[in-house]
Amino acid sequence: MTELLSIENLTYRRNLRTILTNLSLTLNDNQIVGLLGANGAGKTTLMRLIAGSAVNYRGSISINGKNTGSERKSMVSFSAQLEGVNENLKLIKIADYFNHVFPDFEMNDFEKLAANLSIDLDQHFISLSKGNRQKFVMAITLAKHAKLYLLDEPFNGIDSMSRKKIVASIIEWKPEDATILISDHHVTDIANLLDAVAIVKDHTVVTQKSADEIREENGQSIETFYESFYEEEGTKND
Ligand SMILES: Nc1ncnc2c1ncn2[C@@H]1O[C@H](COP(=O)(O)OP(=O)(O)OP(=O)(O)O)[C@@H](O)[C@H]1O
Repeated sequence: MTELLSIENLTYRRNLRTILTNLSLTLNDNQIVGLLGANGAGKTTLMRLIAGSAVNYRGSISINGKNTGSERKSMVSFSAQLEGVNENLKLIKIADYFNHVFPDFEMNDFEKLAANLSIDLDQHFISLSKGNRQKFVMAITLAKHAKLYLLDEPFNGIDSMSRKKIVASIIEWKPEDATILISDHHVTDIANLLDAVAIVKDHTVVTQKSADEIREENGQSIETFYESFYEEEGTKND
């Protein structure tokens, strides 16, 4: 296995608040990793920093040894990249825009993903339900060829059939060697998918373990392992 992402001593403050502190995380290639933590733990912020869309941090973040924001951006496909899109456009127009702007966006792949997820591309973005919005975001994100995919809560607010379809798309479309980081607070949705987990708590990554280590060393399921980090506080992960 080759190291893909390396984060060392990352600290990020915003509006006089420490959001992440002294955070270290290493991801190898060809893995699906769960980034788990309660609401407000800092998962989205960490993804924004990795993707190069949040700046002014201390510490180092590198992907394949490259550490500038623009170098990292070119190797990442982040599910938040649709933020700020003109919501009045039809889905096909948004996909066309991605196809023109990103050389590594594959229109053929997008069309197949959209068909698999039963997305009607003649709809306007603004008219989509929450679940259909998530499916469209997933099709756009997976159609961009990247070393590292950052999927921020892809199962938030969607029904179990749609969830199954999205999981199947992730498995089918993950390029060999690419790594997928999926944030969630409901680990049950994704436990079977995961090769490893990183748990975010108290503004940092408190542990990072492979699924095999959790099963063999801790004798636990991923769900039980994750919950053990939060249960002493009685935190309820919704
Ligand atoms: N611009 C900002 N200024 C100040 N605090 C911020 C800012 N953006 C985020 N935060 C705070 O940083 C913390 C981490 O937020 P973040 O959205 O990264 O968490 P999360 O783990 O993704 O949460 P959720 O699971 O609820 O989406 C939260 O306490 C949030 O209020």
